[in-house]
This record gives sequence, structure tokens and C-alpha cells, in this order.
Amino acid sequence: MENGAAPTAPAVIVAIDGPSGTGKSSTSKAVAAQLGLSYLDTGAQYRAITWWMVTNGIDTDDPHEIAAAAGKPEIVSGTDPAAPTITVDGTDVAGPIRTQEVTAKVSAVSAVPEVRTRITELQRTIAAGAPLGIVVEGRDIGTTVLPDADLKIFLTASAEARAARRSGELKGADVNVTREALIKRDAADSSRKTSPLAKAEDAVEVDTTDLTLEQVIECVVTLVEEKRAGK
Ligand SMILES: Nc1ncnc2c1ncn2[C@@H]1O[C@H](COP(=O)(O)OP(=O)(O)O)[C@@H](O)[C@H]1O
Ligand SMILES: Nc1ccn([C@@H]2O[C@H](COP(=O)(O)OP(=O)(O)O)[C@@H](O)[C@H]2O)c(=O)n1
Repeated sequence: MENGAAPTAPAVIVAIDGPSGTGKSSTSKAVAAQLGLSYLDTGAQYRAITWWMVTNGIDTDDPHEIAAAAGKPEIVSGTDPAAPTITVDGTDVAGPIRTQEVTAKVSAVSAVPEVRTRITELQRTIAAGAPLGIVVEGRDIGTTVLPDADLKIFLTASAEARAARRSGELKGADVNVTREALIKRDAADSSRKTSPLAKAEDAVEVDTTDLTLEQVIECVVTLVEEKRAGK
């Protein structure tokens, strides 16, 4: 190095996909924080556009109406893993995007090709602009959004474990109702035509059913470090 500065590692792109409750958000945030990378929650972006549709009286059972409105909201994601943010037209929607109503409607909205094209473009721009690299979590990151990612992880867990984790978060929620809602959403996300929830051929699958969150984080950090070391 001419000026004696330490060489910087090239930006690393990590894609983490999987169904609901497998630990994508918790793992991705922690891995990004530990490795000094940016973090992007793509589910929050689909929830944000769904929130906008609901708030603006768009019929979420009508794909044509959704498609016609898909370009209207401006969605901005903050990518600091210690404090991720999401705004729509300047309004902080971190809370409202987690309501049961948005959760029930997000699969229908995110299945519309015009919605996916718009959000995918946004995701690629954010990933390309992350100075040291980024951990991006979702459903189609390894298959469609960032097919050239340096590392692809596909998280799984039993429906029982996932429902127990989710109902632990939603205070007072019946675990059986949560389990059924989760299975229904997975089925819709996996069966849609455009960019369904799927494991990329070259993704490493990690079953988190019997692992603690700390074990999953350690596993992914090790895989990133091995990639960086060229192993
Ligand atoms: N391996 C694990 N063991 C136990 N609980 C976990 C594990 N991974 C995540 N959790 C918990 O499960 C819940 C859902 O995790 P989250 O990261 O939001 O999943 P996803 O983003 O895949 O929907 C959170 O409360 C989280 O703390
Ligand atoms: N890359 C992505 C991420 C999320 N989504 C959609 O957005 C929804 C919400 O994603 P999420 O990650 O917030 O869901 P949770 O697993 O956190 O409940 C999913 O059920 C999908 O319908 C998608 O289609 N593609």
C-alpha cells in the first residue's frame, strides 16, 4: 500500500432467505453488526408498500389496482443493523407495518409483478451502495435479487418451532392460530408465479429448529469469514 494504510476487504454480499420465523431478521442484524456490514430487511419493504395500499384505500384483492399504484409510494430503508428504519413518503412506519392487517395482506400485494420489479430495483440499488457490504434478508434474495451474492443462506425450522417463536412475540396470540396463519403465508409466498420463496441451488441450508439464535449467528459469521478467507 502506497500510504501504508491497511488493505480493505472487498464488499461482501450475504443473502439470507427462508420462511417466516426461521430467524432471518435476528440473525441478519446480528451478523451485520458483528462484521460491520449494512443490513436490509426486504420483508419490511413489502410490508411498507402493503401498508400504503391499505392506507390509501387500494383494494388488495385486485392485482390490477395494486399494479397501477405500485410506483406511487416512496419507500426508504435505513441500513444500520443497530437501528434499521423504514419510511413511506417520509413517515416512519416501523410500527404500523407489523399489524395483523398488513401481515394478512402482504402476500397478495407482494405477488404482483409490478410491486416486485419496483422493490427489487430498490434492493439492488441499496446493496450496490453499501460501502463494506450488506446482509440482505427475504424470500428471493439468493434466487432473484442478488443471484451473484458471495454467500447464500437458506434458514428453515419446523412449523411448530416457528409458531412458538412468533406467538412469543405477539403477546396473547394463540400458538395454533399463529401456526395456521404462518403456514398459509408460506404457501402463498412459495406458490406465486413471480419470484417465489425458494432456496437457491447454491445456498447453504441451516435448520434452526434445535439451534439457539446464538448458534445460528455463529454459524453464519463463520461461513462469511470462510468466504472472505477464500476457503
Ligand atoms: N434459533 C432460534 N431459537 C429460538 N428463538 C429464535 C431463534 N431464531 C430466532 N428466534 C426468535 O424467533 C422470533 C422470530 O425471529 P425473526 O428473526 O423475526 O424471524 P424471521 O425474520 O425469519 O421471521 C424472534 O423473537 C427471535 O428472537
Ligand atoms: N424478499 C421478500 C421478502 C418478503 N416478501 C413478502 O413480505 C412478507 C413479509 O415478510 P417478512 O420478512 O416481514 O415476514 P416475517 O417472516 O418477518 O413475518 C412475506 O410473507 C412475503 O409475502 C417477499 O415477497 N419477498
